[in-house]
Amino acid sequence: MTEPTRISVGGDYDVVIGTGLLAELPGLLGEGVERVLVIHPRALRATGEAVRDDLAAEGFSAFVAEVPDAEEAKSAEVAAFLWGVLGQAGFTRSDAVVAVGGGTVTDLAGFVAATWLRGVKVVHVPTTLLGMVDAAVGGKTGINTAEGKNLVGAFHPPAGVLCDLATLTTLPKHDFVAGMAEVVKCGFIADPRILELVEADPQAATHAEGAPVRELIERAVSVKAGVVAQDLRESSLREILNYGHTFGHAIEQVERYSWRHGAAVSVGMVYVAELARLAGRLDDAVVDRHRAVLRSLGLPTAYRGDRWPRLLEAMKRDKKSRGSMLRFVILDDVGRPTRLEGPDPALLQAAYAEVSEDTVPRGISLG
Ligand SMILES: NC(=O)c1ccc[n+]([C@@H]2O[C@H](COP(=O)([O-])OP(=O)(O)OC[C@H]3O[C@@H](n4cnc5c(N)ncnc54)[C@H](O)[C@@H]3O)[C@@H](O)[C@H]2O)c1
Ligand SMILES: O=C(O)C(=O)C[C@@H](O)[C@H](O)[C@H](O)COP(=O)(O)O
Ligand SMILES: [Zn+2]
Repeated sequence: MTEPTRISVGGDYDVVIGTGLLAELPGLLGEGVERVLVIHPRALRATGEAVRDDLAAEGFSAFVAEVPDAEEAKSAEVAAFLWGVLGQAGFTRSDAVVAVGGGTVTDLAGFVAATWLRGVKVVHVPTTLLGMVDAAVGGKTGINTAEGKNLVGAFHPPAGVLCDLATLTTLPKHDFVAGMAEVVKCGFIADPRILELVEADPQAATHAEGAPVRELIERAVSVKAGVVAQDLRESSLREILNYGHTFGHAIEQVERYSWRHGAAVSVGMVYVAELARLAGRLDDAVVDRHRAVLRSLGLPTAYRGDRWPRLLEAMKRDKKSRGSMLRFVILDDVGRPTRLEGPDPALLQAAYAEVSEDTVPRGISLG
């Protein structure tokens, strides 16, 4: 077994990457915690209950709560159910929440921890690639509403993040690959070595045992940790982590969350690369590189061509918008993110034409 890697997030907490890390959980919860609620998705019932049992054996008063799989978990109803569980069990400000699952569970559990008694401790144990490299790190928490994605939330950093790579072996391949979209995002906005590693052997980057996977995870976490340590509340720099998300979130909403987040962000990155090209800001070669890298991993790079009015409506609710002005994170080059503010509506639609296809969506299916 190799030594775990520890990546500090601004000196506030560590993201630990390795195997067999659960023994670290009690230490992260710290002194004074009496009650712990372990929140897990339906698909990880055995894992969630095992974590609960381990904590009980360590002397904690440990509870477990199961939530729906995937995006269905990120609702006000599920959050209210969890507030009820915490209330019934008498959770106080010195108690804690542990999230065991993908990004949907860490977003939901983080939000519940942020809002219970105005904030209790949360530790994340991400079990998807996307959760490890992105959702569990940085303290953005949230749920969806009928009007859109992540519209309600809070910034609430965790006390620690344990990325046990062994959990990835049971993750369906399409979910693993969806997580790679966020890794590639980090490559385009900040760390070109990520792109080179994928380009050298794309197949090896599509499964948990692949040779470059651990380095890819560590590099992506380092990019995210470096950004959020400087700008937790997204006053400016943090927006770069939203590369590809304006269009990606719109696809997710229009498709009623039947697309995985990473698949939608993949198309969203191609959309915004085309937008930057049409605005005269990005070279053809970098746009082509987006398509080549994402396709080599099996990620979608196009979307159906008959959804423009609904996509545009959804994009207007993006958190980067200011008043009626849409704002996009774009690239001037690889590793040089900047903003495009209030682009001409004709340009927005022209970029849509560049990612449109006639047939049905090619998102990674839910399986
Ligand atoms: N807060 C942030 O900074 C941030 C960053 C990126 C994404 N996100 C959010 O994360 C969510 C996407 O996360 P995701 O891609 O992890 O999806 P997910 O949480 O829906 O997990 C994907 C599926 O895999 C299952 N699963 C999880 N771990 C498993 C394992 N080890 N073995 C087998 N099955 C497993 C889940 O139950 C689910 O059905 C989106 O809601 C997105 O908005 C948040
Ligand atoms: O951490 C961030 O900041 C990000 O933007 C990371 C994104 O990958 C993530 O999907 C995030 O949840 C998007 O946030 P939102 O503010 O656009 O809802
Ligand atoms: Zn994302």
